[in-house]
Amino acid sequence: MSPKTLYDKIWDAHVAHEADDGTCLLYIDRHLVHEVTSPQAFEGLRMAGRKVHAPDKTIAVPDHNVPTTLDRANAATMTEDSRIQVEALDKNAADFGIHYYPVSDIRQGIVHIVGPEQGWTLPGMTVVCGDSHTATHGAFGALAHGIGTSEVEHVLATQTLIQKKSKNMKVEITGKLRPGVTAKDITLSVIGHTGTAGGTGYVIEYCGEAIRDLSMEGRMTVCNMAIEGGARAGLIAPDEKTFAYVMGRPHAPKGAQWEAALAWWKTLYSDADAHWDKVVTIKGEDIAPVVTWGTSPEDVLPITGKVPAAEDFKGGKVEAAKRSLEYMGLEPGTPLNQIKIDTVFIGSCTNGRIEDLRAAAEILKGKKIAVKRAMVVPGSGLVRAQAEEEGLAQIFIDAGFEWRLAGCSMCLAMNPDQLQPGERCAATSNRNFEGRQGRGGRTHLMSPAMAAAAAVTGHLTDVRELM
Ligand SMILES: CC(C)[C@H](C(=O)O)[C@@H](O)C(=O)O
Ligand code: SF4
Repeated sequence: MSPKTLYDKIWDAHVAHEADDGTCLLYIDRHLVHEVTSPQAFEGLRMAGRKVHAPDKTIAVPDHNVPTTLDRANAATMTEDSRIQVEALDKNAADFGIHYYPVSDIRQGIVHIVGPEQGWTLPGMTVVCGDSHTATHGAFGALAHGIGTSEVEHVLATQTLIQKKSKNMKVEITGKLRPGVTAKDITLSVIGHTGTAGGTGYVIEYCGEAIRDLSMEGRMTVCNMAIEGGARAGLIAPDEKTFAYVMGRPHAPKGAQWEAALAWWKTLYSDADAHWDKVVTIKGEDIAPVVTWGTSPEDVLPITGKVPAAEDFKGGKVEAAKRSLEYMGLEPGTPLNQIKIDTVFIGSCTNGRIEDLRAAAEILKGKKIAVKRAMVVPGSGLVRAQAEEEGLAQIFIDAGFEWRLAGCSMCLAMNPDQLQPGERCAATSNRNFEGRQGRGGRTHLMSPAMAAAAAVTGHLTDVRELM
């Protein structure tokens, strides 16, 4: 048998039909659904008089539009558009009999945090969602990617997806990370290195000692941003850490089924002599705590750096950098750690898990914020409950942070949590596009520890100075 990558193995195990031109029909194991990209898909089913093909494999949760304030049970806190979308999901979940975590359920949260938490996401699966950050689930050694609304309808109706195979790309992070360097610094640094188009046409497998050393939370952070590097999906081979995380979760297999699943999961790795179409290798020790300065996730620099000048770039990037600097209100040559911050946002499907809150609380312990506003938005109700139990919530509150309910929140301006024009934010999310967090808002992406450091100093800060 010819050697295969992990991606090849999962792909081959899910192809139901292959056409002459290589177009395949893939079987889908898990379909995650949120309120933004599903209303038309359900409407399509309704009009055609069809059912959801596999309601037991379809899991829905509202996350993008939901307010995160404690009074959110009061529908008046939602805009009309948001309310319509969330109510539509309530109704669609009930009408079509799919698994559902409504706003009132403690398990509600960001779809990419809820899936793994509830044991829906398992190694070797195909996982799709009408959402680009579905790549997050690749941390389990699942083939997971975003799909469009018409594809959401196709998967609801048939539990299959029409796909062409991507190429194989390996991103290896060798050796150990230095103190203060986290999964977020890895994933941002990779995009800084390859650019936002570096992964176009590929599925990335992240590997190497630094990746193995990461917790499951950290691995999810890395895979989450595969899409920002242009890749179709990102994944990491499952290992003992993966199996330990999955074991005992509500929807993980049990007993004999667990044993059978485990036997298969242990075959899910890239063969030593598998073929890679592209390989990127980065030394773990070369990665620093980083921040973004511009309006693309590839605009990444170590915190010890300076704001670049447009002339530092080549080709089309010169104009893009000029525009970015203008939008961001930054002067070339300014040391990054002198950039003043108005707001700090800790949360999102990139960094809204318990380990992220622990890392931020570690820096904040006994300190006060020096920014206008700061909020922590746990990725799920269960993350929130655990953080309260561990005393993290109190650390955030004592420091001056708002302690919110779960949702996408200020990651994107689809709910009341938004930046004002010109407001500058240290954010743990994954996109820094113009207007992403609110019209005219300015976003600097970084790790939770770095965001906490910015919160206590009032400017972008090298977290290593506070450690
Ligand atoms: C709203 C949704 C379709 C979108 C996505 O696909 O990623 C959002 O989650 C985002 O992060 O921009
Ligand atoms: S937290 Fe942000 S990136 Fe993640 S799904 Fe929500 S809006 Fe998209």
